[in-house]
Amino acid sequence: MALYTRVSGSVGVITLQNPPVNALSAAVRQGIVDMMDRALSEPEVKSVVICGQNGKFCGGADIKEFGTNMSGPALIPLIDRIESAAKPVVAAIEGIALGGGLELALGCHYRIAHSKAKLGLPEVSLGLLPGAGGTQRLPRLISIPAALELITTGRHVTAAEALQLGIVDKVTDRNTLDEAVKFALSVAGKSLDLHRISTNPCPHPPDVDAVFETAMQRVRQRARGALAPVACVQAVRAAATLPYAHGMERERELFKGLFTSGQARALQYYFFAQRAVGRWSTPGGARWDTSKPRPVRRAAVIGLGTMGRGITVALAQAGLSVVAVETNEKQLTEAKQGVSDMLERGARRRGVPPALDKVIYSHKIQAVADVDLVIEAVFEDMELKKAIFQQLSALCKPGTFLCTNTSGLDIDELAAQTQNPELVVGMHFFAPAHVMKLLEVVYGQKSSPQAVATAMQIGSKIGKVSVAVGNCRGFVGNRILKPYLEQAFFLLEEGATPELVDKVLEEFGFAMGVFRMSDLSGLDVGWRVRKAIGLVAPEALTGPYARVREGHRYSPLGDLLCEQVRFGQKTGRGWYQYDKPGGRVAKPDPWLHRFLEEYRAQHGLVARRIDHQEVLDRCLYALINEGFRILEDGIAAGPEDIDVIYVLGYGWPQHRGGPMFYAGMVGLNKVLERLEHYHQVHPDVPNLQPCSLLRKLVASGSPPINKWREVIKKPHSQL
Ligand SMILES: CCCCCCCCCCCCC[C@H](O)CC(=O)SCCNC(=O)CCNC(=O)[C@H](O)C(C)(C)COP(=O)(O)OP(=O)(O)OC[C@H]1O[C@@H](n2cnc3c(N)ncnc32)[C@H](O)[C@@H]1OP(=O)(O)O
Ligand SMILES: NC(=O)c1ccc[n+]([C@@H]2O[C@H](COP(=O)([O-])OP(=O)(O)OC[C@H]3O[C@@H](n4cnc5c(N)ncnc54)[C@H](O)[C@@H]3O)[C@@H](O)[C@H]2O)c1
Repeated sequence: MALYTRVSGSVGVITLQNPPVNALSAAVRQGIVDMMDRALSEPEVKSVVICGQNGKFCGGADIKEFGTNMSGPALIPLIDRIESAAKPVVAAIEGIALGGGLELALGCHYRIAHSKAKLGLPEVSLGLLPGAGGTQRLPRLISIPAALELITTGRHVTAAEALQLGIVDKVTDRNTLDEAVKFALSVAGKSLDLHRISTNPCPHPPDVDAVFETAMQRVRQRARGALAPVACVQAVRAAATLPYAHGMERERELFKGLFTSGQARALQYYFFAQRAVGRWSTPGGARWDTSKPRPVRRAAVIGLGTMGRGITVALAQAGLSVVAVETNEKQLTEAKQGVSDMLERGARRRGVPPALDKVIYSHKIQAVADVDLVIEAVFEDMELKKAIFQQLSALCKPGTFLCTNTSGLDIDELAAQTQNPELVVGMHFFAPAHVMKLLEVVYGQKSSPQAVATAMQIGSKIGKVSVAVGNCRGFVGNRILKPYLEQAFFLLEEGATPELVDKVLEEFGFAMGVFRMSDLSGLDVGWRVRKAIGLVAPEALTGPYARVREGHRYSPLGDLLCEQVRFGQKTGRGWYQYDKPGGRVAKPDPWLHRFLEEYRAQHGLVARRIDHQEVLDRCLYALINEGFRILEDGIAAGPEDIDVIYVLGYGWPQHRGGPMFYAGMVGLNKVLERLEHYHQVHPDVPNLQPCSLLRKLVASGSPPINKWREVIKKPHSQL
């Protein structure tokens, strides 16, 4: 819908109306067409202003329409009609002008933006390119290199930067509509020749070929296998080399290719999934819209190792006062320096003063007496954590929320150490905690709605995407990781190398293969957990039971490497070798290859040739199968939760939507059939046995992912 009013006698004002972001739905497009006709046909009207309702210009095409039979007027001729109008048209940009919204503004002859507005062409993050002339008009307006950068990254720019780049003509702090009307009055009757962007030539840098080559290399490196960034470069190249009309044809052709690709579907699914996880609920009745968080001004972090430091930085940067406690003096000294360095670097990047004074350090846990919320981040040791929770419960003022950053220990067991288990929740950060966007908020059986809501709110405050998950070993992310890692180990036993497995997973689009990732995060982390749960009995490392635990196949390969103090990057050796402890560049290690050969010989295993498809199938389908179990157990409320966790926390390629979406794309019956096949070949691997929810979904005709919840319909269950 669009509203038409006449202002100051001669300015026709068209207001886009489609809350919450005035997306260009069929009704809005129809409204613009009708209101433009009206403004152009009224002789009293000398100029036109287009603005958006509720302080937002326009969030672009209506993404919800993409999966439907799109009707209504097409956007491209609509924008062309505005540009070719004989009366000046001014875009009054408040809030946002994104995607099709900015393309609409680029069709106007002038653009005035409020100083707080954000502008951008973010289509690339939806697996698309700006398909309503954006790839052809923006380079003509702001130069090829600047347009390439904005279009291939999808970055939003501030009004100030937009002015500097030449995207807008004026920035105002006042009422944008009033300023735009004033401006429209001032330009009425003036020539529009220079203001029809499509009619201007595209300015060429002297080294235009090199510019495109570099841009292409950059996008290929950044987004392995993603189609949209590549198509964005190709479309801008068309602007540089073809007349406008032909450039538009090329833009359309490339857009069509992307629009019908699985990647665009995956990325659009992921866009809505990220928002869906914000509408969380728990079996205990906590809900995003009814559970009220309590304000947190002072927080404490216990344990200033890798995680505690990052968490301290994240909290302080968001303006919270932090009491940072570390009992080891040497660690405390190092942590003070480390946290200050991170705060300073972050502040330099963001152009703000560092929040150094927000952090108070102590080597005594008693310092937490006055805080509103504590996040414990000491070693992954249940007995140690239990002792700390007992202390916290006695020391903290009444009502203090007690949170743990455990990677997977039982939240209820920790809560049971306290006088008020309803105040206990898990806040599982990902390393580095001040950078990674994901936070798993783990509710226990007794966590109160307020405790969950408060942890979720802190997550948002520090810029995380928070996902509420149930309590089980490993929660969602690490629980799914286990069968994936296990298959990777089994593949090594059967003849693969870390290089082969990583290559296949990286070609699939993972930021890092499983072995490079475990070298980065440290092999000792999982080893400690396996030791704690009794999987790493030293006597079990040799003899016939070395590869069996609880009657099932087990690979001690990771344990054997740890016995050799090969913890990964931190020790300079792991699945790969590094030039020094802390080195980053993974190189194949002949020692490791010999070790694998000897290991196979020792256990009577005959290496076979393993093809790429088997690596992919076994790693991914084992992971996906566990995802279905998690859904069945009610640990995750829906497939979106698992997908968001996997993309944000574990490097799953965004353009494949997440593991559960991927399963739907591959076909649930195919996933089931492959799991059945591999389970038949490896009957001693329970993780390959298809889970009953997967069977149920296939039996229900493999419904689309947004209907899975109807099939699950099982109330959340706990451990
Ligand atoms: C054979 C095939 C031929 C193909 C022919 C097809 C022809 C089609 C021609 C099209 C031409 C191309 C046009 C254009 O180039 C394409 C686009 O414009 S794509 C869209 C680009 N825009 C965006 O990517 C913006 C996305 N939105 C955001 O980034 C944010 O939402 C925001 C606008 C910055 C606001 O952020 P917040 O304030 O944090 O709020 P939320 O994010 O929670 O959003 C609130 C609410 O709004 C929903 N929403 C947001 N944007 C859109 C949108 N563009 N369309 C629909 N809905 C949108 C969002 O989902 C939230 O709702 P909820 O999900 O919570 O219900
Ligand atoms: N490292 C990761 O990638 C990662 C990711 C997510 C979660 N976690 C979890 O976060 C927690 C911490 O992991 P980490 O990698 O930061 O460990 P770490 O070994 O780097 O740091 C732990 C710190 O806790 C300190 N500590 C021990 N006992 C203490 C006490 N009583 N009081 C105060 N400080 C004490 C230690 O001195 C050490 O500095 C663990 O539960 C781990 O499972 C780790």
